[in-house]
Amino acid sequence: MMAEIIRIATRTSPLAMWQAEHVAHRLQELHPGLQIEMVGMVTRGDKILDSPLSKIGGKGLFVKELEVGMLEGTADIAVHSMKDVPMEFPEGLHLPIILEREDPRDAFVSNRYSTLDALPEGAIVGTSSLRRQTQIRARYPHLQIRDLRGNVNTRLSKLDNGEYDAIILAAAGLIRLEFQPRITAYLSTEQSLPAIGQGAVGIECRRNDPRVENLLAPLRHAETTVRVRAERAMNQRLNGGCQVPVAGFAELEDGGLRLRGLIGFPDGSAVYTCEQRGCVVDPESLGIAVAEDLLAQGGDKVLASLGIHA
Ligand SMILES: NCc1[nH]cc(CCC(=O)O)c1CC(=O)O
Repeated sequence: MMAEIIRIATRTSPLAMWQAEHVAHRLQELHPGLQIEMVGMVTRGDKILDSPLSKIGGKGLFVKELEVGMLEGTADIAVHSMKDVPMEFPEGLHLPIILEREDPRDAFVSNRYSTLDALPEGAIVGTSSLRRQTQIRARYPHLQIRDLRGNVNTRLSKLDNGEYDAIILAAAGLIRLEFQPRITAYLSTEQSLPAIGQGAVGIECRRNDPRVENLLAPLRHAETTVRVRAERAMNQRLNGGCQVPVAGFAELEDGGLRLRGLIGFPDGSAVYTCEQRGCVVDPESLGIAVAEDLLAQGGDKVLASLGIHA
């Protein structure tokens, strides 16, 4: 009998490779006889490095090529950072598995200053995310935001070259790549509400492929799944993608679910926040309720200013 095989499509950035290899190791532990193959792919998001993410546009910048691979049968599954996964999947694909979340917070990295609060007037902070930019501008109007692209390693080199006084990245990516010692300070979720899905990894595969889904099933983390579902429902109602300054973070609390959401103008002139509690059996309703509240407060004007219809 031929050994069973599973092929994992992955981007070739160090973080994507780490995540794909993490899934490979977990699968190998669960299924010792399984043969696992990595299929490296380059996405449009990896190629376009010279313009801000928020200006490139197009949903699923980092996932499209992997999806084509699965549909054409050159790969069976794709491992994604949930933060980068669009709401809609192509016909024939879905994302049934979300793994346990890593630290969801943003991290402050600087070679000269200890925290965001310690940065002097005019200091340059690097980030490529409208979400981080919006929250920093609102709270620290004396700082300058400058765009920062590239994979985690590139971003750290740009800081070390002296192009920035500090940079903000997801703690999860730094921790996974063993750069935890470079984290100068963790931003609290009050200081910087994380991105939808930040710190969580998901696995996309073909629908109607029970062989593969059975292999993956033990990797599913129930708590992370319910939290990310609430966050993504909120984001979907807000038409959020990486072009929209939206943050959302759900936690389990006393057996229920608490979701905090945020939307604001990228210049920091107004930021709207909302916190609500709901039931773990229906995370989508909670997400939609928070989104509706944010829209009513003024989030609709944020979207309109970006040319997006709520
Ligand atoms: N947009 C790129 C991206 N996608 C996922 C992560 C970090 C890992 C995660 O959130 O799971 C990063 C880098 C960053 O924001 O610093």
